[in-house]
Amino acid sequence: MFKVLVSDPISEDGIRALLDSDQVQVDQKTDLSPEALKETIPEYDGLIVRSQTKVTKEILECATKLKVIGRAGVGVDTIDLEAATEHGVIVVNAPNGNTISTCEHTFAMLMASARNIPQAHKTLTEGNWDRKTYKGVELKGKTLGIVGMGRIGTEVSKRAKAFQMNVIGYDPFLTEERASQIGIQKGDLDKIYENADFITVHTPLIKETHHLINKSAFQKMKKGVRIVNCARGGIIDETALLEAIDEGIVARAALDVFEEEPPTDNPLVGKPEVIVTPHLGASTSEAQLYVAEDVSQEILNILSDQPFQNAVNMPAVNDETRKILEPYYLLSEKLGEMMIQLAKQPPRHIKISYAGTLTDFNTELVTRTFVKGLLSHYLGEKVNIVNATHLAKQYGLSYSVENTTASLGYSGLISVTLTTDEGEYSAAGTLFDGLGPRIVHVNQYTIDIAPTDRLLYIQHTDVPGIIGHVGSLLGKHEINIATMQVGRKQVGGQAIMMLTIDKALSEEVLGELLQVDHIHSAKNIDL
Ligand SMILES: NC(=O)c1ccc[n+]([C@@H]2O[C@H](COP(=O)([O-])OP(=O)(O)OC[C@H]3O[C@@H](n4cnc5c(N)ncnc54)[C@H](O)[C@@H]3O)[C@@H](O)[C@H]2O)c1
Ligand SMILES: O=C(O)[C@H](O)COP(=O)(O)O
Repeated sequence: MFKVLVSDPISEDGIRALLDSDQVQVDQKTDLSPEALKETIPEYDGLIVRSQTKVTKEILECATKLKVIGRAGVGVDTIDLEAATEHGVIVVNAPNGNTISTCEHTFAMLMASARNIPQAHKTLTEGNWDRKTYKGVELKGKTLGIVGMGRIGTEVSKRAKAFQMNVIGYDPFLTEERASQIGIQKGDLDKIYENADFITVHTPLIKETHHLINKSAFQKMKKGVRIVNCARGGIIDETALLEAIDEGIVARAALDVFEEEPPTDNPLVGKPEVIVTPHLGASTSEAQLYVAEDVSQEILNILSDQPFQNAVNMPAVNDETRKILEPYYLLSEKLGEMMIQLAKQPPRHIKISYAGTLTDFNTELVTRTFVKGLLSHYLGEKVNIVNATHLAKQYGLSYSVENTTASLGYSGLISVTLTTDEGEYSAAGTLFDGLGPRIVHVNQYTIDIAPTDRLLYIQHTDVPGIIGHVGSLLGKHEINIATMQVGRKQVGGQAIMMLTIDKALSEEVLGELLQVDHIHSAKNIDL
């Protein structure tokens, strides 16, 4: 039975699939302090959060069983992604469920700031009938600058068009073609600052967007601009915003999010030109239902080893690709396990080449499973496909990946070279239709062997009688040979023998093998 902790308020209907699952026990504890969360987290396989719970490095260090964090929403800036990756925890979010709600909230804020609705409401409820102070502006014919044309920014642009606004969008991924499809102008930040009567930001909060809207940006804006932030506190520099309001550059600001939440002693809150809501963008019944449903399904999938879509620290692979690549995951993991056992020195660099049909796909997960196989032989269960390449770097092991045309006649081929201080080790594997994975090269020798649980790898000189010696010695010790393959580069030269066997050779039997003339090394390989 898996245990999932829900640590922020979330739609009960949305998590129905988890509550009804007989594989999962769900605990809802939405008032845990960071200390209490640290104490309780070791029990849990899954954690569901919104933006209140800060999933810090310290919490992840205590989360010894945790496999997945589900963010019921978009922003994962409240989760230490690097620490989650390091600890092998998959982080999934629900990127689509709250798009419309947040877009509608943005539009509500835009309109409220155009018509001074909160300020006018307040005055009237205080007993004053003031029609002069709260004269507003129309949206029609005005220019809206949208910084960040992703899901929410795009939805906002559609609504702005319906209000007959001119829209200038800026996003590093916005092409002319897409801009014209949506019916907006593609611009840059300066064009927005110069022309916009309203500006709304819809980027994530990342290093590049921290204080993106700063003092120098405000200096370039039109006097009387109205600015909306329903994305993340910190995209707009709050100190610079305050100054820009005092200087008369910004006429109104509408903020749903703050650099510190909840905002304590924030001079923007309570300022007459500023309207505020307490991070309500995604707070609708619909959005909360959708994000909770999406994230619950992802968690169920992950806990039951099924495909999932919205991991933020794993590459996305669609179902069709996954079906094609899945057999290669097993092959690459076995290749990794085999190669670390063949290498006599710690590897410094891994070079992985993909050829044939594999070059048509995103093979990052195949690479990760190779690295996982390689590391897990010594690091055990702490390695998984989330943290494998991260851990490799920590151990000073670099890797490079390339696609090549050298498929050697196989439909899909994975070739790997490990560089160590004393030399290189190489191997290649493929899938044979109906026969499954096969290792087809080891250290430049051509062979054909299934990567089963137990292999014996022998290096010898190619002379008559070796196979008979090995066969009778293993027979004498009641070690059954399932298959045997030999590979040589030239007659009478160096050769290898690979056997699939039913039980590993003891040290004594390995010692006896090494007494056989022309056998230079013999090694059990445990896959
Ligand atoms: N207030 C709320 O309750 C609420 C709800 C949902 C989402 N959000 C926030 O809204 C933001 C947008 O969400 P989304 O679902 O549209 O995300 P998204 O990923 O679909 O879009 C973000 C866009 O920002 C763009 N971008 C990144 N850096 C940029 C830069 N320097 N300049 C311009 N564009 C840049 C990206 O290319 C991307 O297209 C996120 O910060 C999210 O956390 C807030
Ligand atoms: O990034 C998001 O999805 C929003 O900021 C919503 O956050 P919330 O789930 O805490 O409302």
